Amino acid sequence: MASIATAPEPAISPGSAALADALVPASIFAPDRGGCGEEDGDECYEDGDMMNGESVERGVDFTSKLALVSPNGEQYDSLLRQLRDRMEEGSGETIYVVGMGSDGGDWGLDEKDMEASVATVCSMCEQLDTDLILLRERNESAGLVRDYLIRRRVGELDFLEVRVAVVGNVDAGKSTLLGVLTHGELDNGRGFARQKLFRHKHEMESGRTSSVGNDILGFDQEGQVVNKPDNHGGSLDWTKICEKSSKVITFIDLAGHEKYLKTTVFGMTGHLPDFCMLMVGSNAGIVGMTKEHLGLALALNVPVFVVVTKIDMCPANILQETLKLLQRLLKSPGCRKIPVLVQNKDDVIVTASNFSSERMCPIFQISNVTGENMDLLKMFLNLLSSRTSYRDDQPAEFQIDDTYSVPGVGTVVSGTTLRGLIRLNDTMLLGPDPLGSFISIAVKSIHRKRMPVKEVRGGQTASFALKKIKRSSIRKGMVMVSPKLCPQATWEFEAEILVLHHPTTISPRYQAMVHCGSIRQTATILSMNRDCLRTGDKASVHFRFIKTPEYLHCDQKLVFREGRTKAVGTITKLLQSTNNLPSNSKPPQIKMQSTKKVPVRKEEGSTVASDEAAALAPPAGLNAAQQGEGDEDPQLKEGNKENKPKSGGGGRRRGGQRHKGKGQGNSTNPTAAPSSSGVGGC
Ligand SMILES: Nc1nc2c(ncn2[C@@H]2O[C@H](COP(=O)(O)OP(=O)(O)OP(=O)(O)O)[C@@H](O)[C@H]2O)c(=O)[nH]1
Repeated sequence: MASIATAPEPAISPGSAALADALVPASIFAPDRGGCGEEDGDECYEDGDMMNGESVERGVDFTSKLALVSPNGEQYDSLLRQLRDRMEEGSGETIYVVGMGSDGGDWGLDEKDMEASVATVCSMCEQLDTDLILLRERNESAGLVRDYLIRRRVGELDFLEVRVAVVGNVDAGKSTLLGVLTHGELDNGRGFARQKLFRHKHEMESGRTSSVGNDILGFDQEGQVVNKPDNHGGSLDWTKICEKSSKVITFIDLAGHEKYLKTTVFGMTGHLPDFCMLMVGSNAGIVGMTKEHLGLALALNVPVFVVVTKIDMCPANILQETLKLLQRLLKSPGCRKIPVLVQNKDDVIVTASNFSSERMCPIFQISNVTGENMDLLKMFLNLLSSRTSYRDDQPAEFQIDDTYSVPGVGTVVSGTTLRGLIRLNDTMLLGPDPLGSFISIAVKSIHRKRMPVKEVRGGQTASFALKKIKRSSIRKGMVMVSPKLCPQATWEFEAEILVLHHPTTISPRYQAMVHCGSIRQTATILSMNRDCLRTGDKASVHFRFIKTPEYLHCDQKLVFREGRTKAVGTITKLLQSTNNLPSNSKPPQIKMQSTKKVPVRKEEGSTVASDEAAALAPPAGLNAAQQGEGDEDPQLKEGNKENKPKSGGGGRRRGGQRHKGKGQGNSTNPTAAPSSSGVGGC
């Protein structure tokens, strides 16, 4: 049978004290022979009893190991449909097992049946334009079982993309590991490898990562790393890496120090990581920000894997202690993870196949100095598939997480395509501006990882050069969306939140920073369904942004934080507000400006110009004062670096803490504007 490796939830035997108390071996995640471990109190996966989500469809018994041996036309079509679905689910790839059934029979095929099954799989792969890559072959009781990676064939200008956020306490070895992975040279234990990544002078001196950085690691079709730093400066040519890669891992290197937590939160929410790599120094153990970062990943539902570093210099008893504490933390009621120690290639395949279940937490033990187990980590990274599906038929949405002014090119925005397809020369709506308006904008050029491309789709990060727009008119948190979406900006919203930590109590008028996607803005609590909130409390809370309205969706995750106060939640309702003034009551003084000079004529009290400028018209109902065009909004001041060359499409982007506007981050400012609101669509 061809089973796609969606294994049943593992059963940790309650009777086995040793196993219950130890790290779970990866083999426990190997597909079960029909059972799903319910007797042990563990839940099944939804499709756990069927291995591949559908047991019998039109005469194909997918649970039989013989399903692929000689399917008739109808059965073949069903198998093809099933494979196509799995490929879509895995954003262009899946791990496919041949010779293993979930019908209780012995695993393995004789050589003839294996040959016939593989011929069927090959034929399906041709139909779907995918490559078939053998990962491993093993002998089971009844014969051969093979695991294949099936991956969408990509041209020179395309590659699969997976984003991995790298978190962990200071000195856990985050930058060092990224240096080792992306530059292919081991560390010396004294900061050699990380030097290749640092761009900021103060980081070079202190050895500390201060803000969000990006590094890429490319894999070719065979799973080999393609990164080749140049011999002189040691820099990486991203275009070459992307051209040679069938998969590119983008590491979002986040700061370990507490003082950069704001940037770390932004990296986790704004850069939409598919996975989170939590780094732990084996000698230091679970210290500092480790729990904080793990909690953040859990709150945002980002699957976590752990990399324990420095095993070359750690005494065995300390390493065991760290692993013990780690598994205790992961299994604790707040985490509910199943820690799995990855020790060999088989473990990698089993954990990678089951990782998207979110409950499993693979643990690697590596050394950046000796390179021990680095091959396992690389293999695992190559097998991870993006969690964002790329449905081209949906209207496009792109969230902006940074802006640049590139000499000779103009304004460039970078960010993540949330869904849909964006093509060169497409017209999109960019916004919202402080008045909640969106303007039409044409996409002049598109880059993926510094490589010019003609289109990008959901799940892919990209930079767009935009026509006729000043950089100062664009801020992080804005979006570019298909005009089909008729986007609306929102001042107020309701969210279900959980307070993870607060030293006293939170009550209405409390203000803190809301992180939601790439939005980062202070919001005020206008009301809530409890008098006050303490650590551990849950509530439905009505928020209002203090500066500008934002483009939001229901079900979006958010983090609400101020200092060590933290709450996480989900947006449940978008509310319409008749008050369109920021909380500091100063009228918003800037509208999005096209750089094109257009004749301006007054029309019924609003400032409307040409077709393009018409999109700048403020929404009906605003008074003349609100429509005034004057000085720049202080929040947009960052954009004043117009024409200053910045390491634009290249290098690590270091945002740091530049956004702190005057009115932000003040926990006791009771200046929430009174509002009257109604429920908007969700
Ligand atoms: N012996 C040994 N040293 C390591 C290993 N990994 C990292 N180091 C050393 O540990 C120190 C800290 O590593 P970094 O990579 O800067 O740590 P970081 O987690 O990026 O720290 P921040 O950027 O401040 O968050 C450096 O001196 C590295 O050379 C390892 O596996 N073995």
